[in-house]
Amino acid sequence: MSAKVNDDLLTERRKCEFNVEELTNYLDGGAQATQNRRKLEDKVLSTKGLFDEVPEEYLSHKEKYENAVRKAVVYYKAMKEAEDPNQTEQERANATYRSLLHAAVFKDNSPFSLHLAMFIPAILGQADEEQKKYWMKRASKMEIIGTYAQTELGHGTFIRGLETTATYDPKTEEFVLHSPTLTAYKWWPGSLAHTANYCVVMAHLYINGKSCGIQPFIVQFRDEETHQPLPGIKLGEIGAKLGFNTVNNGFLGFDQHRIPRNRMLMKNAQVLKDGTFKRSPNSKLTYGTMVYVRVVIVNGMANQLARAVTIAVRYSAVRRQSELKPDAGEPQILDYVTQQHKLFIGIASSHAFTLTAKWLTRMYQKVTADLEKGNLDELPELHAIACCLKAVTTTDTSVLVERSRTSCGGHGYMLSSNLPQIYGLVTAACTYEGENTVLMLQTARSLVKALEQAQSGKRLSPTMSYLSEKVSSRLKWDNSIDGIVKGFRRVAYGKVESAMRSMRKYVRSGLGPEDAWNMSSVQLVAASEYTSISEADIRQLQDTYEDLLGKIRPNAVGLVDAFDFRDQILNSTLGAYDGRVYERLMEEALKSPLNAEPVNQSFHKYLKPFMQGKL
Ligand SMILES: CCCCCCCCCCCCCCCCCCCCCCC/C=C/C(=O)SCCNC(=O)CCNC(=O)[C@H](O)C(C)(C)COP(=O)(O)OP(=O)(O)OC[C@H]1O[C@@H](n2cnc3c(N)ncnc32)[C@H](O)[C@@H]1OP(=O)(O)O
Ligand SMILES: Cc1cc2nc3c(=O)[nH]c(=O)nc-3n(C[C@H](O)[C@H](O)[C@H](O)COP(=O)(O)OP(=O)(O)OC[C@H]3O[C@@H](n4cnc5c(N)ncnc54)[C@H](O)[C@@H]3O)c2cc1C
Repeated sequence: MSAKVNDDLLTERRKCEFNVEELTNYLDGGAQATQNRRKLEDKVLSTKGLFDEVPEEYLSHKEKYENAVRKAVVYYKAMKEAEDPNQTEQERANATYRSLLHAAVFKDNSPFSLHLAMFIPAILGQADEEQKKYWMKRASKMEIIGTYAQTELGHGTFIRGLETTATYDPKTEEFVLHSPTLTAYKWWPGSLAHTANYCVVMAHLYINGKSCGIQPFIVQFRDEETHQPLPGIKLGEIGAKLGFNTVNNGFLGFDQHRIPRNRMLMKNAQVLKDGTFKRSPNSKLTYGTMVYVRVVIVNGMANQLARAVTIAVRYSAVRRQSELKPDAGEPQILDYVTQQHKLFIGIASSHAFTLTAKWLTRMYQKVTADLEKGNLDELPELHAIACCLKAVTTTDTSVLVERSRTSCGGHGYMLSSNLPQIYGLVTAACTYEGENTVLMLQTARSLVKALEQAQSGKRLSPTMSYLSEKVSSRLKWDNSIDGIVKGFRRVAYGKVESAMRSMRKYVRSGLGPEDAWNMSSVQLVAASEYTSISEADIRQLQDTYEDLLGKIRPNAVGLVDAFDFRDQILNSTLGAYDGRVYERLMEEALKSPLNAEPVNQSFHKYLKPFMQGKL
């Protein structure tokens, strides 16, 4: 018999003014997609061995990893078995697009995530047809487990500064991989420490002493039978982190490690047997895997933010605290307008990021198809947009997830709420796949070029076209959607123009272009990431905004219910559908090993002799 649902949540659900299932269907891409997703979740989550007997927060660092590998094997097999052979690839992608199934199993991400998120995409994007056929067969069947090894102890952002060398030896038709310094060690790649046995390594190619730039190589580093590191390979784990503690991030050093010529992934650039180097049509095609993951991250942020606001809104409907009016009893904290302000932006942002992710994914698919035909025209715009959206969505999601946590008081600080772990997952994305400031400056580089083109009368790409609109600076604001968008465009234009004016001022003062860029870089980041509106308009918009909060209030629980996350996926004492937060907090507390006995052994060993002055 299912547990009784909290009365306040029942009332909230009765108050809701719209059809929750309709919104769920819309988010999934239709009723059939919702059905497919639920069917997949039913199948996978009914698998034995997927869930922890003891909450993983009470395991040691080593036990957490070993337990995660155990679950990853069970989970991956369950996902494979759950695949419906009659479904099209697109239907399968839709079913998993919004599903956070892995979040039900891994609170701190999976030791297989790099295999799926980067190793396979790197093969698909960087291998030639023959290489793709061979390696995809092995990787898709999990006969091998891979990762993506680009970052080094000494370099993460500046790819052209990577120190790992790959020197071609025409006599043996091999590449010699070497880490010339400690800072050249690959450092950070997920699964690298003890899980994977292959990786795509980004290394500096040299032929006859000449630099041929950074190229991708597929490298085996552990024996497939014994899992022992191969000769010339130094391996290890980088240690405990804020999050991602079951991803097994590791380090790898090469000592004159030889690999056959056909292990350089040669879709874009090639090395012939005699050492002839055939250059890529665009050296940045080598960076393609990162562009792909930046696109995936935008959708990932939408899902993780939806999870956090679901937990916080449901808890805010159940939690009663303080006194809004004398003798009126303690109100639901969701009735405080400050609480609505903190949480409703998170609901809206999750929807905005979902729509943005769909748009960006379509752009990525179009540009990738064009690249296959040799048309590279829109690659720079895709790069600039992917940089901006990855940086903006990860920054905003980190802020909004942390705000969801602090909106839940002390119980939001409990690991059993799962809000700290969700924060650990999303805040990492501000750094990986390109640190956000660095990516915003990449976007700024494109914006400045576009404004210069606009000022010389050239046509701009659709996403940059606002830079050529001669919008009057005396634009009258109205708070219609169109008026607000026009206002944002006007201010965005002004930010880019101001940054450019600043750079020109520094150049006139005698600075070189690089120093002028650096001196203006705060403005350049601002031009890429946000726009602000002039004072007079804030008041008008503020009134509208507060009015809107009131309109959303009766639908808040319905809006988060529409995300349709199962309790296992929320994995939270505060966010369960039935709202039994206090019972769940106590149930989880009693699982602490410290509660196994009323007096802990430290009393007899330390406390008692200490308090009796004997220590
Ligand atoms: C998919 C299934 C997933 C299953 C697993 C589920 C996991 C659940 C976990 C939950 C987490 C939350 C949800 C997240 C969503 C899932 C994400 C998957 C999980 C991933 C785990 C983490 C893995 C992390 C991996 C890494 O971090 S890999 C390393 C990343 N490193 C970087 O990004 C380095 C950044 N630096 C750079 O890109 C470059 O150095 C630079 C661009 C900054 C500078 O490059 P460079 O110096 O060479 O170039 P210039 O600045 O001189 O510019 C020259 C011109 O080149 C153009 N350019 C630059 N880059 C590109 C490009 N990429 N494409 C095209 N053009 C490019 C510039 O624009 C310049 O052009 P111009 O001269 O015309 O101006
Ligand atoms: C959880 C996690 C998982 C990861 N997984 C992987 C993986 O699987 N594979 C992999 O290869 N890497 C991985 N990374 C590494 C990640 O890609 C790098 O950390 C990231 O690229 C930043 O590089 P860095 O850490 O060397 O910082 P640096 O490049 O040293 O940058 C440090 C700081 O310097 C400033 N800065 C640097 N350059 C500029 C600039 N041009 N302009 C302005 N400011 C600048 C920024 O403030 C930046 O934060 C992972 C990282 C994390 C946190």
